[in-house]
Amino acid sequence: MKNFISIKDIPSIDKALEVAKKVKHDRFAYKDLGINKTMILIFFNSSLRTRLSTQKAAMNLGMNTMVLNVNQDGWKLESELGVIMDGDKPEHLKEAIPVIGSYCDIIGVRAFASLDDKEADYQERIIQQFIDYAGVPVVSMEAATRHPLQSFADLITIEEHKKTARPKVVLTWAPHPRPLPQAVANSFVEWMKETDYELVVTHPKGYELADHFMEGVTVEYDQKKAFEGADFIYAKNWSAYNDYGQILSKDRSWCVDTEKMGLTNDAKFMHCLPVRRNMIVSDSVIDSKNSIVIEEAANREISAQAVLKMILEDL
Ligand SMILES: NCCC[C@H](NC(=O)CCC(=O)O)C(=O)O
Ligand SMILES: NC(=O)OP(=O)(O)O
Repeated sequence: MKNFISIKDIPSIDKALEVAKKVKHDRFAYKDLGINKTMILIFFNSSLRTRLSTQKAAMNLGMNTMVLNVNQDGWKLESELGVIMDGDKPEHLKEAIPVIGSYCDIIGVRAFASLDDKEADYQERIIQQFIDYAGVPVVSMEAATRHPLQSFADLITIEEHKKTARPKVVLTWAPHPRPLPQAVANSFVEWMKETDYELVVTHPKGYELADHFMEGVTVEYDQKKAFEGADFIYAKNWSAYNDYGQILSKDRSWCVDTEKMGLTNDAKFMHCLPVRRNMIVSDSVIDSKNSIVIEEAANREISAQAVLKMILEDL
């Protein structure tokens, strides 16, 4: 595997799950694979899980790791092409990326959507520049339109908890005070579509995700109806795609609560975290025995290690 930007980069879901299982069984069994190899993790945005789990995964494989928080530790980086650089950004990605690439064997990048330039976001202009100029494999640690390490961890978690071959998995929008990217939702849909699961997406009108992610996916605008018989409830806020980056609703009746969970088939509750309690999900649900958010986050180490292992094997 060369880069890891979306589900299209893995050989197959079955193969990825098989690698994840091996890694989880003994995460230190492949310590020789990364010896004298270095991974640099670049963050344009905040992170708790991605930063720690990816660094840990690289260390489990014997790699050295370095972290750069752009905007805090380093120069602000310009990503627009052809601009006159007379503003507050002293360095362009076109120099910064190959320089970073010269110091390492794998680059991880976190660069959220701007939410003001739909075209630039959906063309993945930042991560694409890393792919074009790095000269080494690039791993998305959440880019503008996808968060594949998260979706892979979500898949592992569902596989570990499912009680039937074809569980009903519901992705529900929930309210949030700030406009958030569509990346987690897009990516979750993209990965779930590749499984045999029954997938239903529920959100208020106006929150439709991009057509190319949603092709063939069932949308149910009635949240309670969507929850009926669900085995997994995956909550996430996202801002509007069509009315790009806008908050169209803060309707707290969409918060996942005990009453709605009562409509499900004793569903497990999932969220990628960080989560706003009593906006996205009630305390009673996230603190219940059906909440698997901590295991889900723990599986981020496994998904990252499986991905890095597959990349190292092809270096
Ligand atoms: N990495 C997982 C989620 C990251 C990001 N959430 C956030 O920015 C939440 C911030 C807040 O709650 O203010 C998102 O939705 O894409
Ligand atoms: N779920 C996730 O990616 O968390 P962080 O934003 O803390 O990395």
